Amino acid sequence: MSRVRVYELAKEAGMTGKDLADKLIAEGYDVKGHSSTVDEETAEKIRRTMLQNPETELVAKRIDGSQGSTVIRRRATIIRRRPKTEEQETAEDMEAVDEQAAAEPEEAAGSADEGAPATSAAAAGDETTADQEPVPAAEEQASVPGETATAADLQPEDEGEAPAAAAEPEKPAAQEEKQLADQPAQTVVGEEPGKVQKESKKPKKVERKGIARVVGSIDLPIAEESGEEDRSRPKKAVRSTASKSGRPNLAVPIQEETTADSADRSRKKGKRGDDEEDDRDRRGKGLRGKGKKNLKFTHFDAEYQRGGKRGKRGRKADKRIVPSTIEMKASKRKITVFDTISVSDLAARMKIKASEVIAKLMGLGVMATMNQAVDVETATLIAADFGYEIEQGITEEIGIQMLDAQEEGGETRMRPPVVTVMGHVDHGKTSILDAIRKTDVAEGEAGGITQHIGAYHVRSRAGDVTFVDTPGHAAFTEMRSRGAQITDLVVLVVAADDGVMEQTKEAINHAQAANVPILVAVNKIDKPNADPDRVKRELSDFGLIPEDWGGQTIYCETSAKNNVGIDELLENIQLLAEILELKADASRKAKGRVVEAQLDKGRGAVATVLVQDGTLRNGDYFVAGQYSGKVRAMRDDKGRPLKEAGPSTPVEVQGLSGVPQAGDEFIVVTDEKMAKNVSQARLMKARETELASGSKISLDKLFEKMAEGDVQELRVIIRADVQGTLEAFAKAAEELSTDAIKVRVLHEGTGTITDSDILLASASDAIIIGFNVRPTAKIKELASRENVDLRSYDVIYHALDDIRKAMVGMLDPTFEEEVIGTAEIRDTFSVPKVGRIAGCSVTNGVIRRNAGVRVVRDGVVVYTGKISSLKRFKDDAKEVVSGYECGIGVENFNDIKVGDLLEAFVMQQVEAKLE
Ligand SMILES: Nc1nc2c(ncn2[C@@H]2O[C@H](COP(=O)(O)OP(=O)(O)OP(=O)(O)O)[C@@H](O)[C@H]2O)c(=O)[nH]1
Repeated sequence: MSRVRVYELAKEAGMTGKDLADKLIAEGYDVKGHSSTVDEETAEKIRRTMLQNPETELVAKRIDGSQGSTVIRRRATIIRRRPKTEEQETAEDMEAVDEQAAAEPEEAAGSADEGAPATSAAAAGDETTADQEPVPAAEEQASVPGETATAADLQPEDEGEAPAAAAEPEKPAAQEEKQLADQPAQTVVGEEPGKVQKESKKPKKVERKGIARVVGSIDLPIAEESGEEDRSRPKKAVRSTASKSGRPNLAVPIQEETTADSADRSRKKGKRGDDEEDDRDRRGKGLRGKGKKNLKFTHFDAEYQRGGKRGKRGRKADKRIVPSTIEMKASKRKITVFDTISVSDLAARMKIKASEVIAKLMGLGVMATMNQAVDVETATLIAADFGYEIEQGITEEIGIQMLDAQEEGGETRMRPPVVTVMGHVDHGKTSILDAIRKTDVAEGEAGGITQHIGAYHVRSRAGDVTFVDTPGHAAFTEMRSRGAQITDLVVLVVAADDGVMEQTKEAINHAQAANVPILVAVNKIDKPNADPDRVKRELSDFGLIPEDWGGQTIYCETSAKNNVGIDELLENIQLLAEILELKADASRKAKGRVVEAQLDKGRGAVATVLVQDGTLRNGDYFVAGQYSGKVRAMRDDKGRPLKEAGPSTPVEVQGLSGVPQAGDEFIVVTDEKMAKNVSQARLMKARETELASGSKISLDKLFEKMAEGDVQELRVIIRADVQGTLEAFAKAAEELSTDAIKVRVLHEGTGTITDSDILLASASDAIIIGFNVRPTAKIKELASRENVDLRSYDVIYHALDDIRKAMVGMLDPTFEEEVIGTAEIRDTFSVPKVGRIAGCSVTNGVIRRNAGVRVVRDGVVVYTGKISSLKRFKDDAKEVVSGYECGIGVENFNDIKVGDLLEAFVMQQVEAKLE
């Protein structure tokens, strides 16, 4: 193999030999100076990795603290620009098709009249040439619904074209692309073969290696799809350029959304590998089935099928979203990656040693270990060097979005507005809502007793309105923080006698931040000191200029007390709704948002769902956040059973597998299997995310982290029942400091552990130690969400001992306390000879007769002992579960009080951990 001198390479890139040599030495290449030589392969790598785009950035993100896995990501913007080879490949593979579609007419126009605006829509819509760097807005371009079909939008039907392309290996890309571009004759107007070739050859100046195209071998039996397939293929490898094709590239946003989705999945490679062919076939069928209404797609090993009966756009969406994967690079082997793949897995799939992958990564300037995960883009670059191609796998999330996209395109009709009422305390929000409810023409109908389900529907004379019954901006913002925007407009209630107050301003800020239009209700106009004009003046300062003052904000003067102005308010809500053109398609599968959800004793998990689009029906299978289910029963806000619920209807749904969070997306899916798979994938992802954020400090991980050099300081937040304990512990703990690690008390306080303690610990990577204080269930949940190590001790000595052991890597408790249940004392009784008995309701978990018990008063442990008796009515009970009442006696302790909590615990043996 011939060798290349460093200065020759440097010259190619227009830099000095010395500079390059220095860089190479810094990167660990085996060179000594500018006259050193490297072999061709290394030279090529240097060209690709260091000369083409030296500023390539790498972002490392830890995703699995327990294993120290790291996902190496390339910043999306960089990866798009990064290797010119991608561009060339793009041109070679498929991009030129678009370019041709775009550039041809442009060129034709240009030749006739230099500088004249391109008249072709195709040219105007996609005129990026292969030489241009793809602009970040490429995806936006892609989403522009182009009426003009670009070459990529059209599916070539002519099967004779692909073999023809194969027969001419000497000008493969240009020819092939030309063939593809030839198909949609209406797009490539005035096409001149010579020009096409010239145009598409442009980017081929730089020699490619690694991900070079292999031509000359085409799978003839499937050639009918080759045009489409070929064009869609680079979508996975070169996402931004695929976007330029004018087709929405689903893989882009989805892949990003499902980032942490697949550490586990990528390990299930065997199965996926086997499924790969099937997947391809199925997707291929989806493509072929242009006129068919069924689409099959597979994720994990499940297969979903829907009989689609959508409108025109729906079918177009089918065509558009199904990725096609027929091999054109016959010699390349494919590896499906869902989101990330570990270095060792990647190596195994390519049947090479992990060290080879690691070496390649080093060549890219990435230091990685076997267990680290690389993302699809990085894997693509590495795999290409070994003759493999990475294919973006269809995740559950992609599947559900495909389904959603399929459902789009039906006929939309006006739907009732969804309104949130906001305003300062006591300005009359509740009174206005009550007054509106009274106007409900359906109010008098049989069987309705108002239920609080978080939202309700009013059928007023002016029209239907849905009110989200969670007044206040907190709920509104909480929803929004989960990406839920369910409110179409805000009614801002301002008392005419009080004017703009603190919460009024907050409400305005929240509504404006959410881009939700505001309608002002100036309330309490009946009051003698009412001054509506003052309200208008004050609100004008916030941009809410009344219509009669030349602005655009609708103001209504109301008196909720006297029922004045309520009808006008409702009419104006309808008016604003009309302006907003709120529309939905009742014929599609339902989707909406969870407004609130809880665990009901008798009915299990129930959720109030606001149907935003489509119609929800009894028996529908759905996914709600991380949970799935089947609509077993639905009730409206008046408690009446419903069989179906259309757009803007709030309904209480039974039949969920768990309690979702307010703001979670609710979407009907094809069947039970799909619902369960999506839920399972989301739960898994949530767990991964949890693990990913598990890099926070904990006593268990202290030694490991010290060894890694990650910690030099153990920060502690202490909470104790008495001040004395705090002082004693803080002093003793700080004395534990060694040269390797310093123990520092960050914050201390008496009383129970608060949520601000957790947030402080989370933000400053500290652990929390509590003495004789018990965190509430809510605090524990917050701690686990924030991954804060929260430990409770009775005596200082035990806590110090644990810290000391943790510091030397010997923390391996053989017993760990596990809280099994909590009961709240509702009443107390004195039983002769037995003592005081607590009449309790078990609020959590289970209380067992032989368990230990802690009496907790206002978050502070007042006694720790054993349960002496446990009774259900008069009978002894072995255990009593959550939701039931019981009598509990605490051994040697009679000072129980109503409101105290009894926390039952058992000691669990914990496996000793080998450090
Ligand atoms: N005079 C007069 N009083 C009203 C009017 N509307 C409400 N009020 C009174 O104002 C007080 C507060 O009304 P609410 O409807 O509870 O006010 P709110 O904004 O819902 O209050 P919070 O829920 O506490 O935020 C009550 O005593 C109402 O009777 C009105 O139009 N005129």
